[in-house]
Amino acid sequence: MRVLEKAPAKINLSLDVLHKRKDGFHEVKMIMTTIDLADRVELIDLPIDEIRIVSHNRFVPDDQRNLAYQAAKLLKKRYGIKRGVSISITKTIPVAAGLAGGSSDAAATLRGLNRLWNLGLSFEQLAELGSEIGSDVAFCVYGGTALATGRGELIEHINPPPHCWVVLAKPTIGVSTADVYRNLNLNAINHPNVDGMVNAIQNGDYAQICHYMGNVLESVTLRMYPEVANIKEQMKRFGADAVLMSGSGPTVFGLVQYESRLPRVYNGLRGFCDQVFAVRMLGERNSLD
Ligand SMILES: C[C@@](CO)(OP(=O)(O)O)[C@H](O)COP(=O)(O)OP(=O)(O)OC[C@H]1O[C@@H](n2ccc(N)nc2=O)[C@H](O)[C@@H]1O
Ligand SMILES: Nc1ncnc2c1ncn2[C@@H]1O[C@H](COP(=O)(O)OP(=O)(O)O)[C@@H](O)[C@H]1O
Repeated sequence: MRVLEKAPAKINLSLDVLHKRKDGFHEVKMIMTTIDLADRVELIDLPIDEIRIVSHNRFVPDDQRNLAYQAAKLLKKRYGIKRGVSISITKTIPVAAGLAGGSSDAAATLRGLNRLWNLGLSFEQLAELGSEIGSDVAFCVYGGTALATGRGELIEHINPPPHCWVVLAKPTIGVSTADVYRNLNLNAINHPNVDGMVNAIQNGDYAQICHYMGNVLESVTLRMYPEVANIKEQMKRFGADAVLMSGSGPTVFGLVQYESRLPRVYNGLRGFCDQVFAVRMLGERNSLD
C-alpha cells in the first residue's frame, strides 16, 4: 500500500524568547502559520522490517539523521510495529532555512504512517510523539495557525490570518538553529508584542498584522550574516507591506496584500537570491489536504 502526505512549510509571524530553561532549551512565545510551499512525503510498505529514506537532495540525510526516519522509528518502537516502510521525500522547502522543512517531513510521516498502519492515533497523540523529535514538529502535525509556547511544542490554535501573498527569499547560507539560540543575548532583547499579533489575527486586521511582526532571533542571525539584512532592505524597497526573518533564518519573508504588487517584489528579489518563492498564506488547519 502507498500513502501520500503534503508537508507544508511554516513562517513565524512573531517570535519572542522569554528565558533560558534548565533543560537548555529556550522558553518561546510565537505565532506560526503554514504557507503554500510544501514537500511531498510518500510512504510505501516494504516486505522487510526496515526504514528506507529516498531523497534526491544532497542537503537531506538519507539515514537515521533524517527527521522522517526518526518519526517512523519512534512510532515503530512505541507501538511495537514490525513492518518496514520506504519514505520518499520530494523537497521543495529549502533546507536549514527557518521554514521547518525537516520538522514538517517528520510530521507528515507521523500522519501518513498512522494511516498506512491503521494506528487510529489522534492528532494530539501524534503531536506529542512529534515533540520528542523536535520543537517544531508538534505544530507541523496540525498545520494551520497557532500560538506556540513552551519550547514551541505547546500549541493553541487560533484563526487563520486574512489571505495574502508571501514572498520568500533564502540566501545560499544555511543556519544552525542551535547556534542562533546559543548566541542570543537575553539581556538585550527588544520583545515583540505577541499578544498584539494574536489580536490582530483574530480581528483579521492585515495592517495590524504587518505592524506587530517581530522576531528576536533576527538580532543574532543578521549580525552573523549581513546579507540577510540586505535582503530585508531590498524586499522593503521592492514594495512588500512588511518584512521579517522566519525562525532562526536565514529565509526572509515579505507579506503582499495585492496580487498586482507581487511581480515587482518577486522579480526584484530574483536579482539578489537564487531561491525566491511567491506563495499563498494557508493558515487553515484543513490546508494539509
Ligand atoms: C527557531 C524555530 C522557530 O520556529 O524554528 P526554525 O528556525 O528551526 O525553523 C524553532 O524554535 C526551532 O525548532 P526546531 O528546529 O524544531 O528545534 P529543535 O530541533 O527542537 O532544537 C534545535 C536546537 O535549538 C535550540 N532550541 C530550540 C528550541 C527552543 N525552544 N530552544 C532552544 O534553545 C536547542 O539548542 C536545540 O538543541
Ligand atoms: N527531512 C529533512 N529535510 C531537511 N533537512 C533535514 C531532514 N531531516 C533532517 N534534516 C537536517 O535538519 C537540518 C535542519 O533542516 P530544516 O528542518 O530544513 O531547517 P529549519 O529547522 O531551519 O527549518 C538540516 O541541516 C538537515 O541536515
